[in-house]
Amino acid sequence: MSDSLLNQINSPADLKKLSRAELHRLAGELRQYVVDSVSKTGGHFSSNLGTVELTIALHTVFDTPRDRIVWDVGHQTYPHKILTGRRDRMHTLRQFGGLSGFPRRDESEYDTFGTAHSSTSISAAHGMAMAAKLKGEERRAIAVIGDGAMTAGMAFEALNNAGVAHGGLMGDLLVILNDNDMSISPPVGALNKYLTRLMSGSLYGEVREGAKSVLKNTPLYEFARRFEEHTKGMFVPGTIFEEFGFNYVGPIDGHDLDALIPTLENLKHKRGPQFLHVITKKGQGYKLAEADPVKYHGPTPFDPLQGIQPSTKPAKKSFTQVFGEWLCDQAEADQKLVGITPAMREGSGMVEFHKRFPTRYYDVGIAEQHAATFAAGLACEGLKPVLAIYSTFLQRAYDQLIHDVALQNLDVTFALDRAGLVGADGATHAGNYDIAFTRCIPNMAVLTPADERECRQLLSTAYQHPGPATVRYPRGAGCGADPGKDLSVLPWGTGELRREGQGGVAILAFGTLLYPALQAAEGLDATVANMRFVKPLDGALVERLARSHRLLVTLEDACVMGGAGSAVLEHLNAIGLSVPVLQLGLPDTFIEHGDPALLMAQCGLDAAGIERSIRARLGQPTLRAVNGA
Ligand SMILES: Cc1ncc(C[n+]2csc(CCOP(=O)(O)OP(=O)(O)O)c2C)c(N)n1
Ligand SMILES: CC(=O)[C@@H](O)[C@H](O)COP(=O)(O)O
Ligand SMILES: [Mg+2]
Repeated sequence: MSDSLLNQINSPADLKKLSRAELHRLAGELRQYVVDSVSKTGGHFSSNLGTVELTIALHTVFDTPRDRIVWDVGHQTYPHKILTGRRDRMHTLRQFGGLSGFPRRDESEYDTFGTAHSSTSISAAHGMAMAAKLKGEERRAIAVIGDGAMTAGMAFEALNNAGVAHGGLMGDLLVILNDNDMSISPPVGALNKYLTRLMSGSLYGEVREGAKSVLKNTPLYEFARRFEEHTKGMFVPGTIFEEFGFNYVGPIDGHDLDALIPTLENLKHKRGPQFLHVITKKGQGYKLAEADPVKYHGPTPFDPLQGIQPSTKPAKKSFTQVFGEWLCDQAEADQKLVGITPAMREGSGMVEFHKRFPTRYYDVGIAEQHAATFAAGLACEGLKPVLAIYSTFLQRAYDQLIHDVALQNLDVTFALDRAGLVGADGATHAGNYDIAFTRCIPNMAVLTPADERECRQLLSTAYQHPGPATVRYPRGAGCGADPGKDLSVLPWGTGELRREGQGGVAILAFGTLLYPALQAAEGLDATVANMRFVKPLDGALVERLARSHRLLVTLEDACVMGGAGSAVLEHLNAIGLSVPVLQLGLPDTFIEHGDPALLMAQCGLDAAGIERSIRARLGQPTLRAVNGA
């Protein structure tokens, strides 16, 4: 399109040449571009529709990348990517070798801080602002944080630190609260209630209307000054953010460039910690997403004219669904069960549980640390908490896992979803470390189901075990094993032999890689054990296999370092058995985003790769080489 404004924007410098009327037009084009590209690639949708105007305003007013914008989570940065020279690569978003779905320092100089786990922006921007002071550089740091991300303790730790002077210095930090009254699901907690009170009432609406008419006749700078005084003085006399030492401005309409630009111009000239509260709508401009921002939070590709349609193909049940059904059945059977999620109701499969057991359901907000210690408190009183949490987000609660749960041997079941590689979200969301970081904790049991049926059985087993236990399972579906409906348990700490081979090799599989292992075993005539437990490890089975095979191969969809294979080696060492062990798992590197099957194959963790590695270890040619392929 020759008259497209968006096509002329190759960096923020181009924005600065546009008139206000052109910026308005650009916002429409940018929004349409987001709809067109994300509906093709899939990705975070509704949050990005909500940040179109804010992104334009920020890059128009501030001198980026010299002024640092730190986006919290970063799932709302597609407009930012499009305006900072990456428009033509949006079709590669979240695909192997393509643009990341989150900000990355190695992707663009405009991505000042790598994110994807929430609530880090204020800390990072505060660090940047203080660094500017210490280095004598004149620039601003801006943290853009959502109302959901604002619920995390880390955000308040940062406010607490940033709102006071250090060594006589205060950073020129601007925190922008992008308040759309939504997390992934509807927001929870007292902070949300407070923010709702801040923005409620007719006065906010009057400001929006008033702003537009005043602006027509007032020089921009003067307008911004008056606007700020107006909002501060009349509507929000003493906000919590002011108590933290910030100069609070707002709330203002985050879709109104005529309010955003002069307000930011004004704030740009202010020193010290500033706080701007903007109100936006998740899904803004795409009616279906406005009506159902949850459904449109992170969709797979869809037809933008039709919206997301129900799938016509019969889908395999995901591990998440297996967990959700088990949770309801177990809760039906045991009144003591309490289900907890740190802001991941949909992703963790707890929608039905919430509906059926509202008083035993807790969404604690983005607060993984609190979730773990809250579970510990419940367990102290004899209740049976089940904390559903993505493996990657449990990293946030490591001290709580040790100090509050395991040290007191409290009966908490951790349902660890998204274990192993997750695909499009990439390295930030990969659950590669949980085996290594949980198995070293005394009292903690670590269970690795191989398929959907075993997932249900091991959830019951962990739940009945009177102590802390994690059950880890991957994103998506497994081999399709019917999970059944019973709540039976498996014998504690025991694996099973799934194939007895004569090839002298025994594969000890932990988790869903059992199935590619069984395939690989065919060509090698290998023995295959489904180990089920990393801890307690089935030492007797390990010993038996070690005594009867010339090579043991451990296999896990988790980091090799410190993982299940290491547990096997430690056991062999402890009993004084020396046998060659090949440890297969994820390498000591961060794995990029991309199709999970492709990534697993690249790591040598598909059936062909497993067979190849074993043959290489045995000094045998691979079939490929034999066939001359
Ligand atoms: C530590 C952590 N926990 C959970 C998540 C998952 N998560 C990603 S976005 C999001 C909601 C964030 O809400 P908000 O900041 O208000 O942004 P919005 O989606 O409304 O634009 C959650 C819970 C995460 N990224 N990081
Ligand atoms: C940004 C974020 O953390 C979530 O939106 C995440 O992308 C969800 O991942 P799943 O699609 O695996 O639930
Ligand atoms: Mg929000």
